[in-house]
Amino acid sequence: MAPWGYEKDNGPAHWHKDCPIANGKNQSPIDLINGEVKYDSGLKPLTAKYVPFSDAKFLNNGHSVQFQPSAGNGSELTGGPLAVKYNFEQFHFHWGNNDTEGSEHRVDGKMYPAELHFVHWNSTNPSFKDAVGSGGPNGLAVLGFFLKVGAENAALKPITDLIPKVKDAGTSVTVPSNFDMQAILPATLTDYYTYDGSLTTPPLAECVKWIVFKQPLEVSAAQMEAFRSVINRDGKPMGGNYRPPCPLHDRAVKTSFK
Ligand SMILES: Cc1ccn(O)c(=O)c1
Ligand SMILES: [Zn+2]
Repeated sequence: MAPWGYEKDNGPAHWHKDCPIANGKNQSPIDLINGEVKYDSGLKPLTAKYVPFSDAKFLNNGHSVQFQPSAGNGSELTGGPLAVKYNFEQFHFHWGNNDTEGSEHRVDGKMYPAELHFVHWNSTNPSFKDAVGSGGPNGLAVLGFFLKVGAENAALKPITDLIPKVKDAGTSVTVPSNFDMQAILPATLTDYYTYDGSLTTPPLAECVKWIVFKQPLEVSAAQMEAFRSVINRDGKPMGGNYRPPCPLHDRAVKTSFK
């Protein structure tokens, strides 16, 4: 099969051929149905501590645009549903070609125009790659933030300003070392959905503790438009780089809020 993508001939409906787990029982994303989630008072607050990176790239990998440090620097995620410390690996985005579509997770069937994923790996593993292959739902912890169009997002501006420089697949730029990743996050990481799931792109490994925040982040219309000029590895606009929701099967979605 041609490398996987989001086009008619290589999109999500084809992925099962190379990745049979695509039809597994713990796949992501899902539709977060408020009538079916369960409040869990045992869920602790989440703590993300992000240290500015001296050497990080912003790149177009053909299916997303991604902030990728060259090495770890002690940036980590703890708390919430997590039993151990998780190391920050990268963040990236999924978006649509218009404001009615773009997010991977949905809330009562509603899609947001985009979704931002902060990817972390279980620090009891030697590397990200080992964590993906570690088996079970505790290999990775991914924070999902919905994006909606509204006020300009000053914290994301240094990143969205770089988008035109990574328009084509395979391009990358160095991110200024004073970029403050912590500023992207809300002051307190409360009110989230959490469930056991998978990567939303091949290899679709079922190794992810998903933590999806109820409160969307805002970006301006201009910032949203910047994403829509990015080209994917098939030479088409990258917008639409989201996987449709997968069946929940017998999983429970817990919430940190009532
Ligand atoms: C590791 C990984 C790979 C793909 N996506 O979309 C994710 O959110 C996380
Ligand atoms: Zn993602």
